Amino acid sequence: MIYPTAHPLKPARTDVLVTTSWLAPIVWEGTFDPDILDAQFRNTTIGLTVFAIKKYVVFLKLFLETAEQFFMVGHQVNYYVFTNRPADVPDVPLGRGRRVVVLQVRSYRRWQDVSLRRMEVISSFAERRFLQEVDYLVCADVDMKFSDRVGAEVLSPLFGTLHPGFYTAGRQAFTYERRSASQAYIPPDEGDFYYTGSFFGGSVSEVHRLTKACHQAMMVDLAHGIEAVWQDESHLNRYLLYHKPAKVLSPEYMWDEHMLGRPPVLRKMRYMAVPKNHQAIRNP
Ligand SMILES: CC(=O)N[C@H]1[C@@H](OP(=O)(O)OP(=O)(O)OC[C@H]2O[C@@H](n3ccc(=O)[nH]c3=O)[C@H](O)[C@@H]2O)O[C@H](CO)[C@H](O)[C@@H]1O
Ligand SMILES: [Mn+2]
Repeated sequence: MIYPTAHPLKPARTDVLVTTSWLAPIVWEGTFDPDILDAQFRNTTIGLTVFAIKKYVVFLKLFLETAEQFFMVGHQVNYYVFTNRPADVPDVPLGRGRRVVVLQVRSYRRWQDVSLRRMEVISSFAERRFLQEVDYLVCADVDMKFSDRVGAEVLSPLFGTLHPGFYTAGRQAFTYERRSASQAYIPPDEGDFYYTGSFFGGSVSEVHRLTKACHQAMMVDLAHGIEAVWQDESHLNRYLLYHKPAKVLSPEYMWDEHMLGRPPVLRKMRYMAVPKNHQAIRNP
């Protein structure tokens, strides 16, 4: 393979932080060579979990079509679509080595419960089948589209993604759970980043540990009559504070153009929010 050599005195990017204080890479365009990474992760199978409960089935078509164009192209991919409406899962033409697995699950009345119960479902399916079927899991929101490469550069034992609304903010502005009665509590003087609940992943065993721990913490909260301010996202943030991720994805991997425009620091927009009417889509 032929590629330009890196120079120790020439940083790939000087306008953004490219490593965390625990020396995990922060993945930005310009900091990696896609060809080297694709070769390194050859023969890897990736599971992409996505929930489409109730009206959210309408997002599946664009999600899957754009994933076919941009998500782990050249690798083996299993899409795990969790839904209570299997008949509404669209037929999307798939490339070689890629398949859709439809898994029927129950729905919940409140959107908060739909969102937070994802942790329980992922942890239980991780044990039951993902461990046997894939090497890595990527857990994603469905109200999104892929619009540029999301590839092997994200793969690591455990990764989280910087929430696009908070990557310029300081710790005190992060919307962590601040009530000490909750298992998601983060004290005011702690915290690295604010991670989005919409995109995280890692090896199957690490994602299993994460989702199981978050689900158990949410059940303790439930027994105490408390729900974390941002549900599963709050618990994910607490987990990643005390289990530092091996890679951190830049907001290129979770962007909202309608809310945040196109700042120059963002050379690529890879995975983007599809605008939605919250009231209309979340309620029956
Ligand atoms: C900008 C903002 O406020 N973002 C928060 C909001 O994200 P979002 O507004 O992105 O949440 P969302 O409505 O996308 O729900 C999360 C995911 O749950 C699934 N789903 C949800 C409802 C439903 O009826 N059917 C269904 O399938 C679906 O995969 C969806 O993508 O809420 C999340 C869950 O707490 C996080 O806290 C986010 O930070
Ligand atoms: Mn979403």
